[in-house]
Amino acid sequence: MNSEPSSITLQSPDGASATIALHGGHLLSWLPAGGVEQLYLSPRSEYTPGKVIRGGVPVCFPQFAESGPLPRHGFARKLPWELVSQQQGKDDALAVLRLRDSDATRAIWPHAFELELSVRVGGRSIDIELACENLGDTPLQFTTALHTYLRVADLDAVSVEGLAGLRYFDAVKQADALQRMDLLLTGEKGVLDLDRIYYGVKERPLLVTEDRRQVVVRAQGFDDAVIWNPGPERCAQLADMPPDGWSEMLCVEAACIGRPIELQPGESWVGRQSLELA
Ligand SMILES: O=P(O)(O)OC[C@H]1O[C@H](O)[C@H](O)[C@@H](O)[C@@H]1O
Repeated sequence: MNSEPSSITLQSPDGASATIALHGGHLLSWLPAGGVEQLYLSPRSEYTPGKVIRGGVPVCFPQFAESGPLPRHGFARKLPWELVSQQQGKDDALAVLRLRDSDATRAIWPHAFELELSVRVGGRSIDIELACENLGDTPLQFTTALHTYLRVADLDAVSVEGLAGLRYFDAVKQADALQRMDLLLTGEKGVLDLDRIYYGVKERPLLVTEDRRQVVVRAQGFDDAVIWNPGPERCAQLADMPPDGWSEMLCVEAACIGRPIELQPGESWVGRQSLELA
């Protein structure tokens, strides 16, 4: 099976729209009012239950990457979510999706929880909000990310401002480093392999610029940011990516990794990533 998953489309009166798959609570598409597609979605993506969609905005929960004993990036992106509500406002459209613990999640992560993903689209921006409530009677801990794949026309012309002065973990070199300047992807073509966790980004806006297009990425509630591009060699090993797919995307992820979130019984956490086409 490789068909489109069951999905909903949000349509704002001003023409902005977003599509969300119930499989994974996964944002697949974002079109700002009067603009073109801003998210990368691999044409070779699989939409099979239990598999992950390559592109859009995967929800990594309750574990980022391989930072713990759970499957890579946790389980939320592989499970069916439930649509709670969908409505159109005067100048936006909003949907809320929910994922609760089940026998399958409790088998590998023994916690009662409720995750809510709210997506609001309108004008030139989209807000993606993830909330987690601990419904159990013991504390729970998680790491998480909104793993946003931005679409770019040519990665070679892209820069990311806002990271200078921050410490990061370079997952390719397996070493800590300091980001001295803005991140320029120019000239990296052919040798690129970028996988970095920037700590303590918090609410600093990140400006992703490609020629005259600029996307401003803002986060609240997420301490860290991940910048990922597999580059040509790693991309060639990804069965769900075309060989040159890496040159059309850049992941700019809002994440909580360095300091896992701990929730006492009844407590909640909320994190938001907002994207705005400047
Ligand atoms: O292939 P996936 O499981 O979707 O992971 C894709 C990527 O996600 C994050 O950005 C990690 O930092 C990378 O190390 C990982 O390769």
